[in-house]
Amino acid sequence: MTSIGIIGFGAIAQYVARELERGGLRAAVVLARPGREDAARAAMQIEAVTDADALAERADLVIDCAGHAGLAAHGPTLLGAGTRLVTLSLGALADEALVGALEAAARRGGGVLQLASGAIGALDALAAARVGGLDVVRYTGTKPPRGWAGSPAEEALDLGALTQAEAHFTGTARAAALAYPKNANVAAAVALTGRGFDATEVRLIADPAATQNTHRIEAEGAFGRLDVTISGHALPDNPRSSALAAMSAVHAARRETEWMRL
Ligand SMILES: NC(=O)C1=CN([C@@H]2O[C@H](COP(=O)(O)OP(=O)(O)OC[C@H]3O[C@@H](n4cnc5c(N)ncnc54)[C@H](O)[C@@H]3O)[C@@H](O)[C@H]2O)C=CC1
Ligand SMILES: O=C([O-])CC(=O)C(=O)O
Repeated sequence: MTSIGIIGFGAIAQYVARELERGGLRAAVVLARPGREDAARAAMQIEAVTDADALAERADLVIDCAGHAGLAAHGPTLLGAGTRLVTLSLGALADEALVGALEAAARRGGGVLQLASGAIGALDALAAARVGGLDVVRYTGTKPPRGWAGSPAEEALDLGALTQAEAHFTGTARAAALAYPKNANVAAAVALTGRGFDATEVRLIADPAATQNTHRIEAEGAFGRLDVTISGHALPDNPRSSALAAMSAVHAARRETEWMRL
């Protein structure tokens, strides 16, 4: 039986723990930052540890729900210990030094980094289209103003006073991923699947009329044209994060335990 660990105990982590249990799997241990063990234990109702070595001893499948800082801090140790690590922190992979450290650890220890699809879909089609060659890949992320709280959008716009949709970022997926660690993981997923971090065009928009988080991928290439939009409900506990992102982490973890995989 697979032993499952979770990094973080925020909105996504708590959803993941609940849904795993509903599906007959159970997370056994949560990794929290030092000093946060009691809060983690109370939130998740499971054993809490504060370092990746202790997590690797107790879990062979770990789901990272702690954002870029969590993957950077614990990913190399876990992969070096042979752990299968599912992550939602795809934007962290815009940092080439971190990618190098993760790859070296995985090759040394036999761990595998599984990228969850997160709040977007259609990545299978984009990956296939890459084979024939992609000329343009564009990602547009739109959220209500409260979905951009705590991000650089607060410096670019007066989020509380918006009367119409406004872009607060236009640039490459690499710049978006590095500047918006809590909000541009989808941009990173699109980049990693399609034309890479530096050739993927990104626009991030705050829309006071929006009630959902909308993610749109437009791509053109030898295959033809793709235009996919997902309008996702936010998680009740965090307006920045879409429910589909949490669902994708559960799906990725369940997939790891199944004999037939889609
Ligand atoms: N791939 C995707 O489509 C998406 C990815 N995300 C990523 O997931 C992350 C988590 O989202 P939420 O649960 O909604 O956020 P949240 O703010 O509710 O929870 C974050 C949790 O991570 C913990 N944490 C932070 N640094 C840590 C570290 N070094 N070690 C251990 N724990 C640490 C915090 O204490 C907290 O429990 C986001 O920051 C974002 O990077 C979020 C939405 C979509
Ligand atoms: O959950 C979402 O809607 C997307 C998100 O925050 C991200 O891309 O990091």
